[in-house]
Amino acid sequence: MTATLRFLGTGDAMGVPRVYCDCAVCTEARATGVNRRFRSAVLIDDPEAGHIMIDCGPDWGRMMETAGLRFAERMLLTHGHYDHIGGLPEWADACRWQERRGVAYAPEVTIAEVTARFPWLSRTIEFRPADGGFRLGGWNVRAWRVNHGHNGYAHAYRFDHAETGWSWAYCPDAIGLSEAEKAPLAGLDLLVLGTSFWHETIPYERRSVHDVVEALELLRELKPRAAVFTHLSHDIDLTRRYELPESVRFAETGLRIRLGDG
Ligand SMILES: O=c1ccn([C@@H]2O[C@H](COP(=O)(O)O)[C@@H](O)[C@H]2O)c(=O)[nH]1
Repeated sequence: MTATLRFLGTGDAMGVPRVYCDCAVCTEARATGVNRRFRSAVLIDDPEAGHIMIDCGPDWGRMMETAGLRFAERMLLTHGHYDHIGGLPEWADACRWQERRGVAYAPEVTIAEVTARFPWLSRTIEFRPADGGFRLGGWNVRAWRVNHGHNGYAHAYRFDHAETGWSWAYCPDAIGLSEAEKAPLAGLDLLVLGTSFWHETIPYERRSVHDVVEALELLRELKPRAAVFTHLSHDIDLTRRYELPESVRFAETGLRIRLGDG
């Protein structure tokens, strides 16, 4: 059986709709919901490793309800920013009420940030350093630091299947990657990349995530076999048809991708 990647949340740091905003995308998100987006998170459903979520933003509870999920045993964290970890206390409470222990993998620096911010989490969640790489079922997993522009740094994860050789990566929050940061993104079957806006016009020094224009340029360089753009702001309107290469698409809530096809 093949593992599946499910997009539980596909939004940027504010989600869609933005609470203060009456633009057409936010209005559509409120009315019909094509553009309604929780903060970005994915679920790996692997025949050997079980359910593993990547990132745990403040929409965690509603995301789980929407997806019809009752529990997540394991979590991978990309960085310690609110939109990626704000749901950890709720997950920890769910662990506590069920008398189960959650396991969260993260780079040591992220573990330190998270446990400083939420010191009680270690009672119910076991934090495991991801720095040296680790194994999840058949996947060899590595994490590395990526530039996050104005907001410092984040991490990306690469997964290589030991038997099939199939490889994919999750890099939701990055911009202006250096050559060394790009290197682990080479030769992928699938790249999931954060792109908040189509073309973000605020000064570069204030930006923290690739826009679609930059991401398409990066794809021309990295040449993954397929790519999915996530971490989408209210600038992206999924009721529209965008001109994207055939192998590239925007993520939508509930999208499932088989990790091993093709
Ligand atoms: O030190 C920080 C800086 C920012 N945050 C939160 O992270 C996101 C930033 O959004 P991006 O657009 O993905 O860069 C936002 O929710 C900030 O509140 C943080 O937690 N810590």
